[in-house]
Amino acid sequence: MGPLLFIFVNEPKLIEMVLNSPKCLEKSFLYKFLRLDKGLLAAKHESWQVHRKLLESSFHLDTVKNFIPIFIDSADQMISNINALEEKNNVNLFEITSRCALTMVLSSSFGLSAAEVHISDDMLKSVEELIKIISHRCREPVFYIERIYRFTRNYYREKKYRKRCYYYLDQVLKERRELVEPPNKNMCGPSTPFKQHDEEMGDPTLVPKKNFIDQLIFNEGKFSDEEIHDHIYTFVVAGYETTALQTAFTLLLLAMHDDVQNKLFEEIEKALPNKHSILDHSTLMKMKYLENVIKESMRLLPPVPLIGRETLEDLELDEVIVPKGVTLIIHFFNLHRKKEIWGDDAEEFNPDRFSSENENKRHPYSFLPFSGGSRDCIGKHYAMLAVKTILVKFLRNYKVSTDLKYDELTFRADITMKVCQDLKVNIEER
Ligand code: HEM
Repeated sequence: MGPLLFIFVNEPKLIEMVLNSPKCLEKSFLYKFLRLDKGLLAAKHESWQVHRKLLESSFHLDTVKNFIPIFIDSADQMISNINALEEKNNVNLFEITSRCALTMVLSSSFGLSAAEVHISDDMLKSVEELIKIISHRCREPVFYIERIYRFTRNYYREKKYRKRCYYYLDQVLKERRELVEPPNKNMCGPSTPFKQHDEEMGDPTLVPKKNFIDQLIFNEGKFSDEEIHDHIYTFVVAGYETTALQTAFTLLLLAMHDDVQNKLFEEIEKALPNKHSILDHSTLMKMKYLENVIKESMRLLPPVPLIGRETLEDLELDEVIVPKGVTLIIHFFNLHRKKEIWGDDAEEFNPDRFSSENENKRHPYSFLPFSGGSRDCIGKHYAMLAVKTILVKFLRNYKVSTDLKYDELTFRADITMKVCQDLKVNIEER
C-alpha cells in the first residue's frame, strides 16, 4: 500500500512460524490508531512481555471460572430484557448480546454485580462508533498520516465518542479505586470480599476474588496510571464486542440450521432438565456439542477476522527473506474457509468438523479464532465461558428462526468481523 509493504501469510505452517517467532512479536503500526499504546493489545513488545506475565494469572482458567456467577447474572438480565419485548419477531441479535457482553466485561473488570453496571444506549453507541471510525481509518492509507487525519470529520467524531466512553469508565475506575483498601505488605494481591456461588455447594458465599482492576491497582508500583487506564480500556475494547459478536453469530447460524439447533437443545435439556436448573462450570464443560457449535461458528465468522504483525528483524519465511519493518497480515477469515484444509464443503456450517477425531487430523494452526503463539488472546478462557453461558441461557428459554439465508450473507472485515445484513431473528419461547 503506497510505500508500505503488506504480506499476507496463508499457510498454517508459515502462520505457526510467524506467530511463534520472537522477530514477529511487534504489532503492526495500524494498532496505534486504537490510541491504547500501553494496553496489552497494542503495546510495544518489550513492555508487553513484562505486562503479559503480570496479567496472565487474572485470565487463567481457574480465575475466570469464578466469573461464572457474573456471566449467569448478566445472561439472566438478558432473558428478562427479551421477556419484556412486546414484539419478539425481527429482533436484532447484536443489540441483545452486546448489552449482555458489556455488562459481563464491566462487572468482571470492576468487581461489580450485573445490577450495579448501568449501561446507557449512549455508551453502547459510542463504543460501536469508535470501532467503526478506527476501522475506516485502517482502510484509508491517506489517513494513516496523523497530520492529515486531524483535518477530517472522523477525527472530531472519534474524539467525541472516546470522551463519552472514557467519561463513564473513568467514573467507575475512580469509584473502584476509592473502594479497595491499599494492599497489606504480606498479601500477594487484593482480597476484596466478593459475593459468588460456590460451585460444589451451590450456595452464595463470600470469597476473595482477583478481578482485573484490583489486580492492576494492587500492583500499583508495577503499573503507571496511564498503563492502568490503557489496560482497562483494552480489556473492554478487546473483550466486549468480540464476545457479543460471537454469541450473535452463533445464534444466527443456529437460527438458519434447525437440525443443529435441535441437537444442541437436546444436549442442553439433558444437562439442565428445567429452566431453573443450576448452571455451573462442570455442567458447561460436559456440553461437548455446544463447544463444537461455537468453534464451527468461529471458523465461519471469526469475530477478529485478521491481525497484523511487524517484523522486528529480517525474517526467513518459506525461503524468502522478509525485511525488517514489513507488516505481515494473517487473515483468519480466509484461512478458516480454505478448501485445501476444510474440504469442498468449507463454506457449509457443520459442527461435526470439530469432533475430536476430525480435529486431530488438522494442522493446529488451521483454526485460530484467538490467534496463536505467545501473543494470542489472553481472554480466550473467559470468552469461551462467557459465550457458552449466554448461549445455554438463551437456548434453554427460546428457539430462534430467521428469514435471512446463509448463502446471501455478505461480510466486511473491520477491526472486528461484520455481517452487512442486520442480524434479525424471530424469538419463540420454549
Ligand atoms: C470470542 C471472543 C474473543 C475473540 C474471538 C478474541 C480474539 C482475539 C484475537 C484474535 C487476538 C489477537 C489480536 C492480535 O494479535 O492483534 C486477541 C487478543 C487479545 N484479546 Fe481477545 N478475543 C475474544 C475475547 C476476549 C476477551 C473476553 C478479552 C478480555 C476479557 C480479550 C482480551 C484480549 C487482549 C487483552 C488481547 C491482547 C493480548 C496480547 O497481545 O497479549 N479477548 N483476542
